[in-house]
Amino acid sequence: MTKDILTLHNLHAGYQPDLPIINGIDLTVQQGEFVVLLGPNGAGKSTLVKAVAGLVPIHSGMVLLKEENITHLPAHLKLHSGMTFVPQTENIFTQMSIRENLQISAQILPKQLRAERIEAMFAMFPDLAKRPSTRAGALSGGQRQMLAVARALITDPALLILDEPSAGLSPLLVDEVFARIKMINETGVTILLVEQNVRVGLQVASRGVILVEGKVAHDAPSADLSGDPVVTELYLGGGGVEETAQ
Ligand SMILES: Nc1ncnc2c1ncn2[C@@H]1O[C@H](COP(=O)(O)OP(=O)(O)OP(=O)(O)O)[C@@H](O)[C@H]1O
Repeated sequence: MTKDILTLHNLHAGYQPDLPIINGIDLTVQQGEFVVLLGPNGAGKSTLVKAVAGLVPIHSGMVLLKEENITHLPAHLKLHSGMTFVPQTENIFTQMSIRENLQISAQILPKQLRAERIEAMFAMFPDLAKRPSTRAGALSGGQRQMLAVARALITDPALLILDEPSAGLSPLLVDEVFARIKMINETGVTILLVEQNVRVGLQVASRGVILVEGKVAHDAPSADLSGDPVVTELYLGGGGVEETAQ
């Protein structure tokens, strides 16, 4: 049986009350799904996930996490309710070691669970486990993103929201980061990912939601979107995913 993890009802949000960016979004993400939010620059992808995470004011509508109304819960309390958000930038403490970064995230857990969860993250991210004392600022772009994701997963969230973890990475690192995110999804974590690159996004996620001007323009399985001539023409430069993938 499917279970709704995240439900958005007619969500309106934006940085200022008189300047709406999100214009009435209805969306449901089910347990175990991997959903990618796509759309042109300025469509409101980042604003939407920030509003869900409690970082952008919600003007009206509702956000439910596992049927609990968390619409106006402050960001730090949303963390406690089972949702974690990895922002695009400034998502690690660069002056601190890998282990210290994880220790800080583990602070919200009961004391007796902290060491166990840190070890679980090292087991999930062997690259980080190899050098726990390395300063986070010395890591490569891809490893930094993995550390940010590990910090978010330490609380064992039901929903992981990622705002463009591929930003600024080379294509090779993008593939590595997404392969790892896919593995995380396969362990049962529900994922909502913002991605600029439609091709890459539809390859990694099982469902795509395309935003245009703060509204849902398309919501369908990734395979359907990549095979849809209208979508490929508008967002993929006329080529389907399979035809043009490198
Ligand atoms: N901090 C902010 N204050 C006010 N307006 C903002 C802020 N950040 C973004 N915006 C505006 O919100 C709109 C949506 O931006 P948003 O970053 O959500 O789009 P996006 O779909 O994520 O685009 P991109 O793919 O370029 O990141 C844009 O018009 C942008 O200028």
